[in-house]
Amino acid sequence: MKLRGLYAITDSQLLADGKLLPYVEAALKGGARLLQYRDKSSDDARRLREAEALRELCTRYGAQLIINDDAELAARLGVGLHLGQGDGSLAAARALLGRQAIIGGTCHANLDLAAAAIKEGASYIAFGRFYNSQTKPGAPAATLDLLEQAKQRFQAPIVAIGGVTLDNAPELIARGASMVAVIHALFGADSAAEVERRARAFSALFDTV
Ligand SMILES: Cc1ncc(COP(=O)(O)OP(=O)(O)O)c(N)n1
Ligand SMILES: Cc1nc(C(=O)O)sc1CCOP(=O)(O)O
Ligand SMILES: [Mg+2]
Repeated sequence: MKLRGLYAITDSQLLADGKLLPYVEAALKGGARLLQYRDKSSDDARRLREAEALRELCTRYGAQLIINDDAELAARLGVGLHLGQGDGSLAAARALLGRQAIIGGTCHANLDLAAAAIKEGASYIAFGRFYNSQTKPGAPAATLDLLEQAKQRFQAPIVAIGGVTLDNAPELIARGASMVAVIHALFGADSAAEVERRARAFSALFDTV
């Protein structure tokens, strides 16, 4: 699968009160290619149930499910994984999940971390945060120049994350992002119809830029 387009990431607060499945389905209808299940709770039974439901939705829409932080859950479901710097070894995750799995690594604003992630078998490298993020305000800042340098240095797909909106996504794509990872500007919406509209608009940026 070509890693290009909208990368939607779930948020437990924004998608509470029964919104998880309808809002995710709307994002997938709108063209999201990757969906990350990001749930920081320790309710394993609910996490498994929700991840299974998301996997089934992703299959229906030809998208790929990525689990945040939890290699065991990804292995159990046979789906992809995203690991941050403190979340365990990418090489071990690659050995666990196999060659086909999509595995991403957080590289903050550091090209050396990206080189190491690729060496360990990452399918994509993620840089951020590029703008003010309501979801993760304390994340270290990355710049458009760094993005351009990463594009020149690496062939691996580049994911840009952190405060991404419909207004700033075009410059990220123009400077080298193959995917934009979005939480608030996608799921901070009043209705599933609005999520779908936003997802379509994000996806369309990849046709034109
Ligand atoms: C696509 C993508 N990029 C970066 C992150 C951040 O991962 P991490 O640094 O491990 O932080 P948490 O998301 O676990 O809080 C991500 N999840 N996805
Ligand atoms: C989960 C996460 N990681 C980041 C990083 O920079 O590594 S920024 C971020 C939050 C992204 O959410 P929003 O689109 O609402 O800003
Ligand atoms: Mg993490």
